[in-house]
Amino acid sequence: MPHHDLSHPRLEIDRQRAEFADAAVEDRFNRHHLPERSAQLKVSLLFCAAFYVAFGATDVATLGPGPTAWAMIALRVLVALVAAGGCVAILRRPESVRVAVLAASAVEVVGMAVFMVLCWYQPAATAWNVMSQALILMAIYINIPNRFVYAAWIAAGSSVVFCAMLMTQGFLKMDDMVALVLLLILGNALGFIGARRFHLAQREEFRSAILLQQLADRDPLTGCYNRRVLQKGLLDAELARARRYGNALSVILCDIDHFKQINDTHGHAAGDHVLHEFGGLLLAMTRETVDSVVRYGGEEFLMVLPETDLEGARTLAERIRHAFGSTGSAVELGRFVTATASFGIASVPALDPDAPDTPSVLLEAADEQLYAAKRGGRNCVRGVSVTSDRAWSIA
Ligand SMILES: Nc1nc2c(ncn2[C@@H]2O[C@H](COP(=O)(O)OP(=O)(O)OP(=O)(O)O)[C@@H](O)[C@H]2O)c(=O)[nH]1
Repeated sequence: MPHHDLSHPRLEIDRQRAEFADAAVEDRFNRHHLPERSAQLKVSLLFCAAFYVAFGATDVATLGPGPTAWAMIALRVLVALVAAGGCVAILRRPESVRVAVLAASAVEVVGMAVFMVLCWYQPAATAWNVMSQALILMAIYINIPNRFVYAAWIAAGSSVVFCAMLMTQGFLKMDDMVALVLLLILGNALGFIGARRFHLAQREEFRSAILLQQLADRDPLTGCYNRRVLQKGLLDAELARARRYGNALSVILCDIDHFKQINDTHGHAAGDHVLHEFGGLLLAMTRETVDSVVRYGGEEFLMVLPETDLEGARTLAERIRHAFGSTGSAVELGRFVTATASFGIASVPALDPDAPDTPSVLLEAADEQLYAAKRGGRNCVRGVSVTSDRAWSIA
């Protein structure tokens, strides 16, 4: 669980598109909802297929059995086939948001195109067809899960084509035409408002869940993760990943030196400020979306650095040590406190067949190194390479 992911400004919702403004967040939202959305989509597609074919009975009733009616039924079967094809595609690629969107859009576009042809050949049933169009509009906006913008374009676009077609046919009187246009505008407006409200509400709920999770996972003073994240298996997961792909993995335990003295000399608030600055420095100097920084204890922090060997971790620790020791923290106007920190590193080398399989081995080794750094005079870095049954210090 790398740090910085999904910080507040990225959770902005683009209210016009009814989607998250950040494509990565929208993608995460879609992936989260995909199983439920695909299940709903499959039911909607089968529902469309069944109703399109069932309404073939009206073609035969209106046109009488004959080649035109059979051609109409063939077109209805085409819609059913597109819907069934969509279901098969979703079953074969259940992890793909794109396939779900394509399946929904395809059945909406083909369904609407076929509906226009059916209406063109059955001018006598225009009143019924207008009612059907209004119901299909609702299905597009509300029942068939799709991107809101796509649904809106398909519904509004097909309504315009439908009106243009009826005007070209010229079977409707002016008063019926006005009623028809108003009915379709009403259908689109109701569908648009309802669908937009639903899409926005779903995203607001998702945003609240993420913000709540951030509150639960982060330490409010420093913005770093709290120990709950470790308990949830952060290090176990990174270690398993390193072992699976043969990658290096390092952890750095670091601790502010003589922190008690800072509290005692400058007060608890000044101590808090130094902690805040130190946590911010660790977050700023590690890789966004790759590394994780955890407040491990009072003034002790743990950095988890995937794909980083001992040398890389040592370079980073030295850089942080230097940056922290050379800049003071402004604890109040004009008053600076300078502090140093000590660092203990434990690393699993790349392609190590003896890599430990439990995080406790890494954490104990890093703790020993931190202790060695404190004993060695503080403001320094100590590190070790760790395998399952042995550890040797090289730094
Ligand atoms: N201001 C502040 N102090 C804290 C916080 N959490 C822990 N502390 C204090 O941090 C101090 C840690 O002191 P020690 O464990 O003795 O370590 P140290 O003084 O840093 O000495 P060395 O680690 O050996 O260099 C304690 O006095 C804690 O009360 C906090 O959130 N804010």
